[in-house]
Amino acid sequence: MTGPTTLTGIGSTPRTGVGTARWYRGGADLTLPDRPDPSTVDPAIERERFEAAREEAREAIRLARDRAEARVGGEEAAVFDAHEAFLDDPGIVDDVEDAIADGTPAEHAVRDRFEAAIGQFEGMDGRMAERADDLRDVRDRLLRALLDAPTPTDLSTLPAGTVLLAERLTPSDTAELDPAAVAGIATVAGGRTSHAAIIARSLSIPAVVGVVDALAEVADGTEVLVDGEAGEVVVEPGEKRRAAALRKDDAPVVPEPVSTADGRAIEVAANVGSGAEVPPASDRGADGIGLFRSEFLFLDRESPPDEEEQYEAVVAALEAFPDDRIVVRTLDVGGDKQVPYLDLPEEPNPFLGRRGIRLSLEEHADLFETQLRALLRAAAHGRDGNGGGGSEGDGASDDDRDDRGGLAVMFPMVSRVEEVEAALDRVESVAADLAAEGVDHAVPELGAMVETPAASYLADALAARLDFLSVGTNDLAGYVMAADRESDAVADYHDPLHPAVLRAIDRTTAGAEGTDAWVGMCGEMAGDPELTELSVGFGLDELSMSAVTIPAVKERVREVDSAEARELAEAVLRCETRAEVRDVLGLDE
Ligand SMILES: C=C(OP(=O)(O)O)C(=O)O
Repeated sequence: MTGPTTLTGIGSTPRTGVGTARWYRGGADLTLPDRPDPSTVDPAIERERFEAAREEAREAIRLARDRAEARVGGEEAAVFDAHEAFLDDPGIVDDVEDAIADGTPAEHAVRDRFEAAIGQFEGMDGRMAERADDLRDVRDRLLRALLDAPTPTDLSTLPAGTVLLAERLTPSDTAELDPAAVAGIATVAGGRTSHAAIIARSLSIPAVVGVVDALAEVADGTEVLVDGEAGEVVVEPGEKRRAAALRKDDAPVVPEPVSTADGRAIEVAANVGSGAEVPPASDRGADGIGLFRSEFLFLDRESPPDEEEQYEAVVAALEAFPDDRIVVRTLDVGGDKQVPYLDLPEEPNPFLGRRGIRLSLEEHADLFETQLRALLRAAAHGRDGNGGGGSEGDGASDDDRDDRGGLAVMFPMVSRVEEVEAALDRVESVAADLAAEGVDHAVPELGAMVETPAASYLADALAARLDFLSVGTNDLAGYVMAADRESDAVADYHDPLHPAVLRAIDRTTAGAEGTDAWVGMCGEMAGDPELTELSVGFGLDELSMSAVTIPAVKERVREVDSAEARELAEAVLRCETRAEVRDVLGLDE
């Protein structure tokens, strides 16, 4: 195959790597000798051979477990406990021993029994089907011991810059890999939730699985790019694609929360626009979800989702981030987001019309109530069932890092204090209804998006009533600069680095100062590592962005000194033109 050629699969570890292809064919040949006549087989000897093979496999599994635990942690390494359990599973051991008693050599008895179990798992759906890989792994260990076959290629010593190609990888194979040497993995078989894929993610090795399309034709030695975000394998990618892919992916994933060099904690969270984006966000080291755009549940369908569907989607996100905060934005439609079945009013200028909280409080109060019921029920799943603070809607929040888990709910397009008060009343009345019905619920942290100049001017009043504010720079830049974010003709105006927008951001954090409310930013500006120091300088507590930029932003947060960051923010706030801002920040025009 000569490139560039793009093969598609399932993105598994959402990182990108480039290197030299090397096929892994699964190690030693495990072809069995022909099955002998049963009368020539001594069951006592075969039983002993089987026992010895089990012990050898057990030792190897424990070794693999220890190695995996040292590299990827106990949770992922626990798959090897399951492997060891297969060695003692009476449903397998008894059947193998019965076959041996009937004159079957140990290796044939093992293969037959495992093939049957693998076939059963393969016949199931999704994750259960992926457990077949675990059985293959254990089977191969037993067969290697019985056939005295050499251990497979030592995957722990692959040369740096290897892109490993394989029909499939077992969890044991994957746990061997050295993430410093392996630039990527692409397999023909496998799913995102197979244990091999989970271990690859824990090792942060870029990976694409399920590349059924022509991967076999990629020759050893070819340059290959693995884009685990897009789910693509690019053969001979060329300089341009390679440079672009690596630029967005040269920071290591930092799974734990980060602080500035002088110790100021900054949460780095993810923006998600669909349930499918939640697991990759966690893989990129997100400290929770800072913007869960709930409108995705309402788009591309003919009627709104019911309470149960919304509840389940939010609980799934909470479960993916058990220790972190999930900020769900209530329905933000209108403007550029049209939903045909809602019959939104026709307006000459929808961006300045009935949008976000305006619709929720009036035309679609029914939808708002259903959404709040789902959210308050889901909040009972947050840590201690109270969303980590503000359980009585009293505006109080505890920004102690150890207490930041649970659900938070924010209202979009706020421009008046009265809207916040009305929304808080609705929350209170939904909580009272749920209590009267005896339904388990809790009041989450409550906040507002700051995306209108009005909200920025009123930040002190909003912060006094709420647990948090989150600056939406995409809309804020549009409204401050009177420039449609969708229009190329005014793209130059729609710039978060315009001094007017920056002053609106600063006014927001300054307004919240002295209250208990924390302030985050969830517009695109938050995800630009070149602007991280400035964001810290504005006093933001949380930055939420597309998952792909989380590692780079976390890396940058750790380098920033907050006093210097404040000086930078002050210098920027003295600027009068966008060119001056760029100059102070050392950015090209
Ligand atoms: C994050 C924002 O919201 P949206 O979903 O409209 O981009 C924003 O406006 O900055």
